[in-house]
Amino acid sequence: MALLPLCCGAVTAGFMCHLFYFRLGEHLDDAPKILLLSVFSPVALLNGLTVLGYSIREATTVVIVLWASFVGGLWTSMSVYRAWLHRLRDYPGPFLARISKFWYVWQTSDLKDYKHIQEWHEKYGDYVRTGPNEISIADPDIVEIVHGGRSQCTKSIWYNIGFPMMTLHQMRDKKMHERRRRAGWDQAFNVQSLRAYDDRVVSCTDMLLQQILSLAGQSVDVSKWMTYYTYDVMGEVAFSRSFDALKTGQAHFAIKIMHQNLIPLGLFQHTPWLLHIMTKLPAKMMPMTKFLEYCESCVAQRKSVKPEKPDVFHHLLREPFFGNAHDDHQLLVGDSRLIITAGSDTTAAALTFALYHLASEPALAEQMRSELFSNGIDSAQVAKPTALQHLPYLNAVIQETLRMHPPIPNGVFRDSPAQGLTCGDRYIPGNVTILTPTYVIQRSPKAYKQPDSFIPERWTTRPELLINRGAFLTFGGGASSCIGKQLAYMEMRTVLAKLVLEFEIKFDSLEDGQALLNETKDCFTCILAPLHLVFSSRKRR
Ligand code: HEM
Repeated sequence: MALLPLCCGAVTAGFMCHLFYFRLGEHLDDAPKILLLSVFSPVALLNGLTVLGYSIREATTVVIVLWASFVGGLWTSMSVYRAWLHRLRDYPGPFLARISKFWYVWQTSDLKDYKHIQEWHEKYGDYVRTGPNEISIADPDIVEIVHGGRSQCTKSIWYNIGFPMMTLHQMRDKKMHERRRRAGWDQAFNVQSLRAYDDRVVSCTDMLLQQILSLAGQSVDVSKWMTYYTYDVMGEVAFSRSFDALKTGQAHFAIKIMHQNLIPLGLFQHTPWLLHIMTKLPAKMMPMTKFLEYCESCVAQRKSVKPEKPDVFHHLLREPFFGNAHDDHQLLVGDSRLIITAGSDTTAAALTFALYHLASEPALAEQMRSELFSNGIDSAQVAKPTALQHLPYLNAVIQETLRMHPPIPNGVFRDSPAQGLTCGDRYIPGNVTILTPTYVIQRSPKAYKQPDSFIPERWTTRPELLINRGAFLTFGGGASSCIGKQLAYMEMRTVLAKLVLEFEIKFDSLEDGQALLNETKDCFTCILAPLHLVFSSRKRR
C-alpha cells in the first residue's frame, strides 16, 4: 500500500480537526467520546484492513503510520497556532504554558499553585499567559473589571468540574445562578438566619475551648483543631448534625475523604476535561463517591427530621428549584457537598493563619485583649457574637489575615465577554480565560503599601497603607461572591476573641510557622500543614 498519500491525508485531517473543531468552543462533554474514539478507531481500522486481506504486519504498519500522522498533524497545528498565532501571543509567560495546560499541571504538581503564579508574575509582570487560552492578571484594577457588579465576564469551564453533579457554585448561567441564590440560599444567610446560628457557633467554640484547655501547656496542632471546629460548625449550621470531630478529637471520615479528594482535584482542576473523563469511571473507582454517599446520607437524614431551630437546609428544602423530585434531590446533594467544602477548610485556614500571627507577635493578642476589656467584653460576653461585630482591632486582625493568606489563594477563573475587555491600556481578547490570582493581587505594591508586612492598622488608623481597597478579593466579588462571608467572620471573631481572653498563645519550642507558610497545599481550598502552638491559661497566672 502506498503510504505517502495516506500519510499526507492523515496529517491534513489532523490539521482540520484542530482548526475546525478543537480550536472552536468547549468540548468538555465530548471528552469521554473522544477518548473512546482515539482508542477504538485504530483497533477498528486494524480489523478492517485484515478483513480486506492485509497481513497483520502490513495492517499494523498502516495503522501506526496513519495514527502518528494524524496526531502529528493535530499537535503541529495546535502548537504552531497556540505559540505564534493565538490572540494571546503577545502576552509574556513561560513558553510551554502557551502550548499545553499539561505544562501548568506539571509545574504545579507540588500543589503550590499560588506560589508559582507569584514567581511568574515577578518574572513576567502583571499579565502572564498561563495556558493556551488563559491569562493571569495581577493588576489590582482587574478586580472590579472582572468581578464587579457590572462585569460581563462569565464563569469559565473550570466550573464544570464535578459534572453531572450540580451545585449553586457551579451554575455558569447567570440567570440560573441568580434564581438559585434567591431560592433558599439568600434566606439561609440573611441577618435574621445568621442570628439563629449564633448558639451553634458559640457551643462549638466552647467545645473547642474545653479541648484546648485540656491541652493547656502542651503542643497543639491548631491546623487540625481549627479544621475540626469549622467542620463541626458547618454540620450543625447546615444540617443540625455534628461531625463530632471536636468531641472525639478525631477527624470524621467525611473530613478524611474530603481531604483525600482535594489532592486529585488540586492536581487536575486545570485540565477539567480529564476530570470529566474520570466521572465516567465506575462509581467504585471514583474517589469522590464515598464523600457523595455521605452527602446523600446527610440530605436523607435531614429530610427526615425537624430541628428546633432553622438551619441552612430548612431554607433550601422549602424552595424546590427544578420542580422535579429527582433533580431537586441531586441539587441538594451537590449543595450539601458545596456547603461542607466551601465553609470548612476556608474558615479553618483563616483561623490558623490568624493564630500564626498572634503567636509570632504577642503584642497583637495584647492589643486585642485590651480592646475587648475596654468594651466590657469578657469570656461570657463573647457568647453573643454580635458584641464582637464592631470591634475595630479584632476585625482588622482578621481582615489583614485574610489579605495576606486568602484561603482560596490561587483565585477563580472567568471568561472575558465575546467583545473582549480593557484594563488600563491593555486589551484582553474575547472568550479568553482570566485568572485573578488573589494571593498575588493582595500582596501587590500597587494595592497595598508594605504588602508583605502584617499591619492590621491599615484597616483602622493607617488607611494611607491602602492604595486600592477594591483589590480585596478573598471572598470573590459580584453576584457569585461568598454567601457565607458573614458566617465565616462570626466564627473567626468568636474563636479568636475567646482564645486571646483565655490563653497566652506561643509557638511550640520546635515550631516557627515555616511549615504552615511553605508546605500548605493549594487544592483550590487549602490542606493546611501543621502548626504547633502552646496555649497557657491566663486564669492560672
Ligand atoms: C474565610 C472563609 C471563606 C472564604 C475565604 C470564602 C471564599 C469564597 C470565595 C472566593 C467564593 C467565590 C468562589 C467563586 O467565585 O468561584 C466563595 C463562594 C461561596 N462560599 Fe465562601 N468562603 C468562606 C467561607 C464560607 C462559609 C462559612 C460558607 C458557608 C456555607 C461559604 C459558602 C460559600 C458558597 C455557598 C459559595 C458559592 C456562592 C455562589 O456561587 O453564589 N463560604 N467563597
